[in-house]
Order: sequence, then structure tokens, then C-alpha cells
Amino acid sequence: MRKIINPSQEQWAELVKRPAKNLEELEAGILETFKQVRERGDAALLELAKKYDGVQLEQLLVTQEEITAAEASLTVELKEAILQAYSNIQVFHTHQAEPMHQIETMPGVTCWRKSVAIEKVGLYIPGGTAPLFSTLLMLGVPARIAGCRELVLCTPPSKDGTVHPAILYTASLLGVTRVVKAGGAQAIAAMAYGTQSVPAVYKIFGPGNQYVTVAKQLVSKAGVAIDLPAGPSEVLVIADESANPAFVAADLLSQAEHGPDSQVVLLTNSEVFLDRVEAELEAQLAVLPREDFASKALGNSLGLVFDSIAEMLDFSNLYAPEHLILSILNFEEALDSIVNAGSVFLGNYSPESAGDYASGTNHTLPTNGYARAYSGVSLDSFVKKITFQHITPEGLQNIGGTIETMAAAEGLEAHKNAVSIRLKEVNRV
Ligand SMILES: NC(=O)c1ccc[n+]([C@@H]2O[C@H](COP(=O)([O-])OP(=O)(O)OC[C@H]3O[C@@H](n4cnc5c(N)ncnc54)[C@H](O)[C@@H]3O)[C@@H](O)[C@H]2O)c1
Ligand SMILES: N[C@H](CO)Cc1c[nH]c[nH+]1
Ligand SMILES: [Zn+2]
Repeated sequence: MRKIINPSQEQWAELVKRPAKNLEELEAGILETFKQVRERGDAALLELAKKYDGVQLEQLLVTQEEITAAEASLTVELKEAILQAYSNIQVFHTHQAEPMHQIETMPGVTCWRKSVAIEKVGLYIPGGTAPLFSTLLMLGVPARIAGCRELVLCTPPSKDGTVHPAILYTASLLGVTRVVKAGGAQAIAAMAYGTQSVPAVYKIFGPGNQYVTVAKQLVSKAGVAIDLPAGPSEVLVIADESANPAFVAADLLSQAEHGPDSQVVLLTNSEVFLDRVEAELEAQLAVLPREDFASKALGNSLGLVFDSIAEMLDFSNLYAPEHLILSILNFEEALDSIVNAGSVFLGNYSPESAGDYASGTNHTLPTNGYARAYSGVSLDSFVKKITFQHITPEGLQNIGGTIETMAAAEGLEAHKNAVSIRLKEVNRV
């Protein structure tokens, strides 16, 4: 962890940059993958699974037998945990539905907006370093609440050609239409362009590593929608001396273990506290099974000491973390100052893992500073909002003049005439 005491304002711009691969090289490789998938469809997916996932697949689609066997192999404890998380995510996301209001903007002019489900959605479930079946709940539950009809799931196969049973169990709970053994940029291309086995979808959802995230951003230029850039996980903790160094270290490691390109950041107003957290990091890291990823991620990470909580909040807003943890005594006083963050965890007993799995909030969140402008996945992500309007003859008499004047000022006579021709008739009657 890189340690800096009172970083200057000039250093801030540098410090908020995430560890990232060379974008041009990444894009060139991904575009080549897209070309192969577009030209050769399933054959390219099978070849790329061998190249990147190290497995010679016999077929891309998961069979019903595989799903049945997966269900039977899970413990009751894990199934119950999945069902509890499902229920909390469902409750939280169901409450995001907006009531539909019909608004009369002028007498006789009525407007309203209706949420309509996106019919075909693609769900990318990461599987390179860990089988994130929790991500399937985060995407599948709101998709089902919204009423999406077709759910296509892509996830990288493991080396023996299987998909983790908890992913298959969750897919079955959600009634996923098709589960495809494909990961990385090739999976994104398949869902965007379609192949013999993978139907093209209208919007692609889901987090992933830098290959997946850049691939999503590239296909979004080609006409398919995406949810948001949700790349390597990150957490920023703001802690004062009221915080528990062991808890803070545990939270930092929880995101560091996602992979070597993750970044974790600690901001504190006490150098002594920072030293205590560093000692805890060392002790806890030594017993982590994913020590290799976590220690690489810690190598990218920052421990910064500031004079005041206000300054830490300013830095955090510039950094715009995916996850923000406020482990400070008076966290309520800080809430109004948070303007850029994906999801926020308050006090000493709200571990970030709660949001990852089961509290009910969505864990598919903007990374790499995108929380300055993007929200995480929500029910809204799975619907389009279609607006409607109905104008009565009296309504047209009320609003017609305004439209005619504006259309004439833009020099668009046909627009003006679409009103005038009607007004003539209305005024004649
Ligand atoms: N922001 C969020 O909301 C959020 C949520 C969950 C997970 N995540 C992040 O998702 C990521 C998951 O990454 P992952 O790697 O475990 O799984 P992944 O499924 O995203 O990526 C695995 C795929 O990457 C491709 N790949 C790997 N090396 C490659 C190479 N050299 N060239 C081309 N393609 C290559 C392969 O096709 C492989 O199937 C982690 O970084 C994690 O932090 C983010
Ligand atoms: N922390 C990840 C989002 O950045 C989500 C996740 C899934 N499983 C564990 N964690
Ligand atoms: Zn996590």
C-alpha cells in the first residue's frame, strides 16, 4: 500500500487514477475477438474457450441434465442462503418501481410515462477468478421484476468444461432462457451480434474484468445497449480513530481479493490508525486463500492521511469509488457531502460484503471513476420509459399557438402546418 501524508492538491489528480491495462492494446485484441465471433459464430466461441479458459468444450449450451445435477449437488445451507439473498434483493428492487402519473400540463393536454421491460437481455456472470452466482441474483432478480422475456446468460466455463452448480441453481430459480459457456470479450460479442447458439440481445448487463468491460463499451458503439462500465472492484474507506483497524483491514482485503487489478484505498486523519490497519492487513493477508490476488491488489493501493474529514470527503468525491465505507463516529453528518459513489456503507457494522451478497442493494456498480455520472444496476436498468400524450381539440386550441410560433421560428413550416391544419378544422366546428 502506497502511504502518503497530506497529499497536495496537485497529487490528487494522479492519485485518483486506477491501475489499468493499456487501452489501445486492449481494444485491438478485443476487436480481433469480435471479428472472429462475427465471422465464425459458435466455432470461434469454442476456439476462444480453449485459448482463454483452457477448455475444449463439446458444446456451448448448458443442458437440462447439467442443471438438474447442479441443483442436487448444492447443500441445503447454500440454497437457503441464496433464497434469503434473493428475497432481500427482490424486496429492495420491487420498491424501485415508479408509480405512473398522468399529468395535465395544460387543460386538454395529458402526458404520462410508462416503464416497459426490455424484451431480450444478456447477463454476463464473471467466472474467471470466482464463480459470481451472487451477480446472477443482482441481474436476474430485477430483470424478472421488470418483466424481461428472454434472459441469456454467458459465463466462462471452468477447466473441466462445467459451470459452477450455484450459478446453474440460481439460473434455474430465475428461469433463465439459455446458459452459454462463454466468457470474456467473446461472450459480449456473441450477445451483441448473435451466433448459432447465442441469440443477439437488446441490452447487455454485468460486471467483469477489463476485457469484459472494454468489450461492453465497444459493442455499445455498435447499437446494443449496456448497463454501465462495471470493471475491477474497488473500495474506499474513510476512517477515524473510532474505527476498528481489524474491521477496516478486512473490508479492504474483501475487495482486494477480487483480482490483481482491483484497488483499495484508505483515507484517515490519523497516521497511528493507518499503521494499525497496515499491521492488520499483513496478519489477515497471511491466512487468506486468495493471498496472491489480494497482495497484488494491495500493491496498487493507497493509504492517505488527511487533516480533516471534510478533506477526505472531497478526495473521495473526486475519486468516485464503487464502494464507500464511512467508518467514522459521526457518519450521519457526512451523508449530504457524498456526491460521487456507487454504494455507501455506514458505521462499523456495515461490511461491504453485505451489499455484495444479501442486504438487498445491487452490487453491479460503476468503477474507475464512472460513479461521477453513472448509477449501479437497478430496476430502471431493465426498462425503457415510453412517454405518451393525448391532446383534445380544446387542448390543441390551448397549446397550438405556442407550437406554431416555435416551429415558425425554427423555419420548420411543415411542423407548424401539422398544428394549423387541425386548428382550422377545430375552429370551424
Ligand atoms: N464493478 C462491479 O460491479 C463488479 C461486480 C463483480 C465483479 N467485478 C469484477 O469482475 C471481475 C471478474 O473478473 P474475472 O477475470 O474473474 O472474470 P471474467 O469472467 O470477467 O473474465 C474472465 C474472462 O476473461 C477473458 N480473459 C482472461 N485473460 C484474457 C486475456 N489475456 N486476453 C483476452 N481475454 C482474457 C477470458 O475470456 C475469461 O473467460 C473482477 O475484476 C471483479 O472485481 C466487478
Ligand atoms: N464486490 C463485487 C462488486 O465489486 C461483487 C461481489 C460478488 N461476490 C463478491 N463480491
Ligand atoms: Zn466483492
